[in-house]
Amino acid sequence: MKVAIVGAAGRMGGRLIQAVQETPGMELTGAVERTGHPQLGADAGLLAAVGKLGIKITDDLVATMANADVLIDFTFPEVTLKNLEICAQQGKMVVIGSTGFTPEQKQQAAHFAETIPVVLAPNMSVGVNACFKLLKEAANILGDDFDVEIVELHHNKKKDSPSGTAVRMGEVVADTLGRDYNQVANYHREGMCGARTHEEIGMQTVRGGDIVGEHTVYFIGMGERIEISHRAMSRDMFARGAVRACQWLQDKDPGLYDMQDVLGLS
Ligand SMILES: NC(=O)C1=CN([C@@H]2O[C@H](COP(=O)(O)OP(=O)(O)OC[C@H]3O[C@@H](n4cnc5c(N)ncnc54)[C@H](OP(=O)(O)O)[C@@H]3O)[C@@H](O)[C@H]2O)C=CC1
Ligand SMILES: O=C(O)C1=N[C@H](C(=O)O)C[C@H](O)C1
Repeated sequence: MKVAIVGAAGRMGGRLIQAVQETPGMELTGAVERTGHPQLGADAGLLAAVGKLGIKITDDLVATMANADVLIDFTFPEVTLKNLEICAQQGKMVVIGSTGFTPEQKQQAAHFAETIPVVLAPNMSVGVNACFKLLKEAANILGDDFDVEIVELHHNKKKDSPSGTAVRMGEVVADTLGRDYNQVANYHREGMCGARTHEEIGMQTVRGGDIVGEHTVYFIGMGERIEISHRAMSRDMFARGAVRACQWLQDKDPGLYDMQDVLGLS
């Protein structure tokens, strides 16, 4: 399977190049960055510290996809949507890790996925996807008697807040409890803002240093508290998850899929 990676010089880019190289049956055929990026022309393998691969970083996605079966995109929603359009025109599969999509942008992604198979997931790790299932179970058992608060921690370069994973965790709990996440999410408490409402789901964001990604959902009752936590210790399992999603997509019909589908958890 021929794989191209966009955002190749980014934090996830190097991990993705390595994961593709390590996977039997997968071949890196293209590595793309933005126009003007200082690493254009550099060898993708050297950039990812896996040894020279003879694949130069380019800003030409159209030409790159002519020699690829699937694109892995860990960039930003605006960039991803433009890339999706190119892949839809060429009939290529796409695995998207970018986060921070607005509801309108998600709709646009779904539109492009009408003609090509696409996996779009805020977190590609097996552990976080298992947490989504555990959260559903916990919310089902605990019902409305426990207050729900979510705290996420990430590195100081992360651009979107809260993380896509934290938002998905909030959506899973809200859906299970029959609430509308967009109505009950509370991102901000300051001053005399009053006591928390029973329905709200508090979302707190911490940014600093090199934290890869940590998420905790608190179910807080009277006299007891349950915490469901996930800590990422490296970015490698996100990359391995993305490669697994590429393999899974191979025989799929056009449509917008999630990592829960890839892992058989949906
Ligand atoms: N789903 C998952 O499992 C995970 C998702 N993520 C998400 O992936 C995304 C990327 O994260 P991360 O790797 O840390 O971010 P980085 O900023 O390190 O990487 C993004 C890369 O994309 C490049 N880029 C920007 N614009 C373009 C363009 N038009 N064409 C091609 N490349 C472009 C950036 O270049 P430049 O820096 O010069 O702008 C940068 O090299 C984020 O949305 C993050 O939340 C991250 C980890 C796991
Ligand atoms: O930007 C990151 O680094 C990460 N982003 C994803 C998110 O927003 O959920 C996943 C992971 O936590 C790392």
